[in-house]
Amino acid sequence: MKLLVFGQTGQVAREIQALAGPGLEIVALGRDRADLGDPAACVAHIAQTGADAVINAAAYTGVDTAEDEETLATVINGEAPGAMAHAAAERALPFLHISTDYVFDGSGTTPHAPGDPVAPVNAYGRSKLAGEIAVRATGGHHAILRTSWVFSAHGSNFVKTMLRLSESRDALSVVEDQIGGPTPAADIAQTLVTMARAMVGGQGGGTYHYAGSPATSWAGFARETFSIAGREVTVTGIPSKDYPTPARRPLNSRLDCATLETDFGITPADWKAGLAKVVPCVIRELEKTP
Ligand SMILES: NC(=O)C1=CN([C@@H]2O[C@H](COP(=O)(O)OP(=O)(O)OC[C@H]3O[C@@H](n4cnc5c(N)ncnc54)[C@H](OP(=O)(O)O)[C@@H]3O)[C@@H](O)[C@H]2O)C=CC1
Ligand SMILES: Cc1cn([C@H]2C[C@H](O)[C@@H](COP(=O)(O)OP(=O)(O)O[C@H]3O[C@@H](C)C(=O)[C@@H](O)[C@H]3O)O2)c(=O)[nH]c1=O
Ligand SMILES: [Mg+2]
Repeated sequence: MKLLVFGQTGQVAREIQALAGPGLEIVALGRDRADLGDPAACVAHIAQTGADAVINAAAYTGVDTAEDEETLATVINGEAPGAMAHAAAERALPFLHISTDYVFDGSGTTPHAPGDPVAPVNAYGRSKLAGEIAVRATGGHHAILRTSWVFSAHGSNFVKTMLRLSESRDALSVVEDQIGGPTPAADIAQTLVTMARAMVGGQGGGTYHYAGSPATSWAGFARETFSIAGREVTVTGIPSKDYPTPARRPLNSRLDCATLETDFGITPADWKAGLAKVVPCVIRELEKTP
């Protein structure tokens, strides 16, 4: 199988490229070749590709900066995926797109199913919802995979932020009332490739959820990070109102992943196992960058 991937440097894009090998060819396009701010440029790549399926792993992911750049975020996260999905549909290529828990308003305490009502509470969430709607509207063979709280050895993520802060602090206040599933980028990459294979074979399609298990809070995620790192950092759990940010975040980010198992046989993995692999890599990377 040959996959055309938008995104090269991002957490998930890097992990998809790491899966390349016998039976799996990956062509990953970075911003230099395909700028999602220019949807027509992305379409041109799909029109010419010899790939069997297309994955969009690029996005505007700055949750707080999106509050001031919603127009740009909406082009990148909304228009560009829509244009890609349209081009893929015209060539009858399966199109796989990644979305987020932040399309939900975060009410309730039970996991959100894929069909539950969406109502984003911030600009990033609205821009990602625009992408979902545009991809679905093409009517092509597509999958939208919503995930949450992504971490990996590379790129910026919460694990790296916590480990960097712990270099100069032995106590941190971290929100404890936002609950979700931390998800290793490597597991998302594997999931997407499995889905792509099935879709190339004519199976599956629609909106799915995939998040690490079990659900925790950001404070719980931070504590597990420091425990694995062997660092004694006191994490004090605080309510969201005590950690003001430009963008509001949903409180309930739990995702119900059952239909992914039904359609593709994929079950959510324990994020702590993924974290144990990632933490030493992040520590090494931080040691290299003063
Ligand atoms: N990070 C998270 O916690 C979560 C992410 N998601 C979704 O998962 C997907 C992958 O996210 P993740 O791997 O974490 O992303 P990252 O933030 O790690 O990387 C974003 C990627 O998008 C690229 N990109 C941004 N703007 C453009 C542009 N205008 N043109 C081309 N490329 C661009 C970046 O390239 P460059 O290096 O050049 O900037 C980078 O490769 C996204 O759809 C995201 O919305 C969903 C839930 C949680
Ligand atoms: C650094 C820090 C953050 N926080 C809080 C702020 C916030 O509520 C929470 C997480 O902060 P972050 O900025 O890392 O997370 P954020 O950028 O909101 O992460 C989101 O990214 C997008 C792309 C997604 O799609 C989501 O699934 C989610 O992963 O932790 C603290 O409470 N204390 C701290 O010291
Ligand atoms: Mg962030």
